[in-house]
Amino acid sequence: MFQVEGWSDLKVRRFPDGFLFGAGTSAYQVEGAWNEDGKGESIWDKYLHDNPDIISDGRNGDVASNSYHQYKRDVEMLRELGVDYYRFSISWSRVLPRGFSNEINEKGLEYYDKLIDELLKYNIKPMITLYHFDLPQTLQDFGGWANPLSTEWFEDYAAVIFKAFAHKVPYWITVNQPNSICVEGYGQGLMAPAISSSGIGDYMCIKNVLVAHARAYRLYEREYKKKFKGSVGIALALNWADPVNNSTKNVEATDVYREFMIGLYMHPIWSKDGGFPKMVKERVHQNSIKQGFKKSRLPALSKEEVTLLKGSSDFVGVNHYTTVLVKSTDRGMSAPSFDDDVHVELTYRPEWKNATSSWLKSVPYGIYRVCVYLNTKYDYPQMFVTEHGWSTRPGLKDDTRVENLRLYLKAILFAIEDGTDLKGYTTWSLMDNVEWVAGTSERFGLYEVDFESEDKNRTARLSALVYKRIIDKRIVEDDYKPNNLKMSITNRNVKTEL
Ligand SMILES: CCCCCCCCCCCCC/C=C/[C@@H](O)[C@@H](N)CO[C@@H]1O[C@H](CO)[C@H](O)[C@H](O)[C@H]1O
Repeated sequence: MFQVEGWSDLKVRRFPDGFLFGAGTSAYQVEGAWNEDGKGESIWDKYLHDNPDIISDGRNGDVASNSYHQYKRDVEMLRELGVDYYRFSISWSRVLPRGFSNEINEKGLEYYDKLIDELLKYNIKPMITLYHFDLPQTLQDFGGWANPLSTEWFEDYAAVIFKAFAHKVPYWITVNQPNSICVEGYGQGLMAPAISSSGIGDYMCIKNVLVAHARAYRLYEREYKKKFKGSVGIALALNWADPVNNSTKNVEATDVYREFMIGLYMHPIWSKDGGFPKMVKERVHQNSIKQGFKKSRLPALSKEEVTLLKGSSDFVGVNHYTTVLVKSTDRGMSAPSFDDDVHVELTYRPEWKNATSSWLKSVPYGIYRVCVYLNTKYDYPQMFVTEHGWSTRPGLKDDTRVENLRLYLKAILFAIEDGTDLKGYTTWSLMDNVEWVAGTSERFGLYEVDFESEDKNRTARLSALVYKRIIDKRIVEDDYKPNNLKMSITNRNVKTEL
């Protein structure tokens, strides 16, 4: 059993046979070529073009890590690491420049086809995310994810992608982090499209994104599952939250926080009864009525939608980075708002080590706790860690990333030992990239990208060599230190089944 304090023991745990290792990126963050070969504008193109001053270091995704032109080097890096799969996303507006499926950009499809073939040539399985934050701007002009028609637009887009690639791709993620898309994008105005409508726009978006996910899942299930046997899931931001202490007030506040951060997305898909969690529905409903709304600001799921959503995932994609502590509060908050509905305060332990990103603290037990929570509450769902990572400043000797990686992988081994059905681990990120409004000021890469160079050259960091060693030996060694930072390709025989 994994203990929060003094949890380390001397047993050497091994990743089970068939456990997969991967690395991840997303289209806007690495591709660049924002308007090349017929690509249409996305909400991130527009947002950062219109607001250059909000980017910490001024670097947007116009060129990013140049993966549109450097994809062969990206695959070479994956071969160097020896990973089993590569998680990347498709830019909707690269394939459907105006968002709708009546007009397909063949050059866009060709790019992804070449990338997939390059991966398959080296026995690296593609894990494709259909949507990672970059909606076509043309669809945003019609309200984006706040428009219920978005569920249909997404299904049409998914149909184009499945038709093109279902025969080559074993793992699919419909949508990345509905809470970032909706709470940060349509509520807090922190992510594109930067709409500030907390407590209203965010809830409209959440309903539509979840239904869109389920429509794409059902489409695959109907038309491709039998033939190609791929797995389709959704990636959720599943950070951990503990009460700041064990007072009843704080424990209850933590339950509320978990239901809004985890249950809101898990319950419709993985619970027995389906739909949004009762506690969330009741709180938003009561607050809405008090505030003079005629009905809840959280739009109801119809009976058909509840059924469509229930069971609509083969695995849950766990994007896990950090842990927060929750305090109950009576503080007044601006209302209506998502924060007011949740109504808690968050804090950290001062001793938790900080990454370059201010929100990112190293709390390895959190990933264990979130796995156990999902197991207990949702009956041992199949999982992939679809994102986990650490940010630093530029530099190849990234000891803090190495330490964080080792500690979290050890915690994952405990979670597996305690029954978690975890199929794989995806490190975020394969390479440095555009960290949204933080630009390139927060580096998440196992490979450093030289953003000053014309081609955006990549160089392995220490963490890349350590990850390679872990994948090779299938254990986490504390004392492994490579003699130098030279990287080379080792031919691994990947024996896993699709
Ligand atoms: C005095 C104490 C004050 C305490 C204040 C506490 C505030 C706590 C706020 C917690 C916020 C946690 C935010 C977590 C965000 C991540 O889940 C999210 N960024 C993950 O998204 C993925 O991030 C990757 C790297 O950041 C990458 O950008 C990827 O595309 C995203 O999917």
